[in-house]
Amino acid sequence: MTPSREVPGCLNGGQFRFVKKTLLFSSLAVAVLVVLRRYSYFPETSSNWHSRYGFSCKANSEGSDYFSSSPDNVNVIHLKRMVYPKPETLKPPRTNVLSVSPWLAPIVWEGNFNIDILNELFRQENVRIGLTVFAIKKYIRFLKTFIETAEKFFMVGYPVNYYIFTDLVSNVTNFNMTVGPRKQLIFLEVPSYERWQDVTMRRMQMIRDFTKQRFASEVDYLVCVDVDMRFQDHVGVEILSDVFGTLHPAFFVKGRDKFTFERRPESQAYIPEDEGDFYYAGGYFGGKVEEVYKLTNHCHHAMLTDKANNIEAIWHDESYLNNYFLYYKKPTKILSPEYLWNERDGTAFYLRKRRLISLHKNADEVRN
Ligand SMILES: CC(=O)N[C@H]1[C@@H](OP(=O)(O)OP(=O)(O)OC[C@H]2O[C@@H](n3ccc(=O)[nH]c3=O)[C@H](O)[C@@H]2O)O[C@H](CO)[C@H](O)[C@@H]1O
Ligand SMILES: [Mn+2]
Repeated sequence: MTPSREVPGCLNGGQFRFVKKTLLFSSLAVAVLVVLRRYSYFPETSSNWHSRYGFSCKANSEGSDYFSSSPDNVNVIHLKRMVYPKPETLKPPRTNVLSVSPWLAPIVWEGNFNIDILNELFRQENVRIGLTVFAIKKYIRFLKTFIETAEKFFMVGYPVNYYIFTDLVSNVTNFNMTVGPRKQLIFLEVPSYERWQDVTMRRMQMIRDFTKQRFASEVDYLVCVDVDMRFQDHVGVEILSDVFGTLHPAFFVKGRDKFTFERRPESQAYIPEDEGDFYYAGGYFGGKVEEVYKLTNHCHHAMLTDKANNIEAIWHDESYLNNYFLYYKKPTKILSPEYLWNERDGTAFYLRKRRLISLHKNADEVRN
């Protein structure tokens, strides 16, 4: 028997075979992964998300399929030289407000972002934004102010499609509203409902349907808001993220016991007393088109299920939205009440800006 020779730094026969097998196995595993990826067996990372929802259109960012492009084709972003104050690790710019959620979603407050950096990042991506708003029946009266103030403050300098859902297009086109360059007013005629609760809830279905029909090929992000509003300060790309929600101005300092979540377990919107992160407003959410599709589709189905069971959540679409943000998809960005404040609420020490104001209205009159 020949004693095995151990040469320092070299492999013996057994070790060599082991290394050979390991290398062979790893190469095979990598090859299998590449093939699976190529043919989108990982739906959540596939850029061709539309096909999963039964419709097809072009994904919005070119060259995003990193794995099928050679490194030379990858869209490389090159930011211009910018001079700005260094972020101070031990000196947060805002100390009297929560700036990040427990799942690490930023909460957007004036002072905790640098709009120049964000503009540089988003301009490189050539983002196109859709703003959806419903002006049905008497709510048409709010539209002119809404659009005029949006023109001054909403996504200034970016291409924006205003998607105006209305039951009578001829009633709103004679408003004679004009918009600036790269802005477009697009009127979408949709059915009206007798009950105001149905009008507000059906927005989920209509946004979902139009996302499929046209938004997906026209814009990258959607921002979905109420019409009884007035912009009065900057609202820009700092709000954009995969999916965002907004802290309801009436609840953000309150405890869970005060949140007006749906409390009946029979409803699809049910949230028990000891759960809930924030109370989000029904009138201000958005995100990438793909995420808004998922959100509106989910909420619409939840409403239909409840309807079939003869139950309607206490705050309609807002209750279903809160359930979605708690259990299905936590927002990746959260807008502070700067982004949704009530006309009659004055101001507060932590509010450096009041960007979008919910107008006071005679609800009984305007809804009937
Ligand atoms: C600021 C905010 O978070 N508002 C939410 C809140 O009440 P609001 O009292 O703000 O609801 P609302 O009366 O403004 O109705 C919601 C929206 O539906 C549209 N509309 C409604 C009725 C109608 O006849 N015509 C019409 O166009 C319109 O765009 C309106 O802004 O709770 C509602 C559900 O109860 C919705 O979740 C709202 O988004
Ligand atoms: Mn409203």
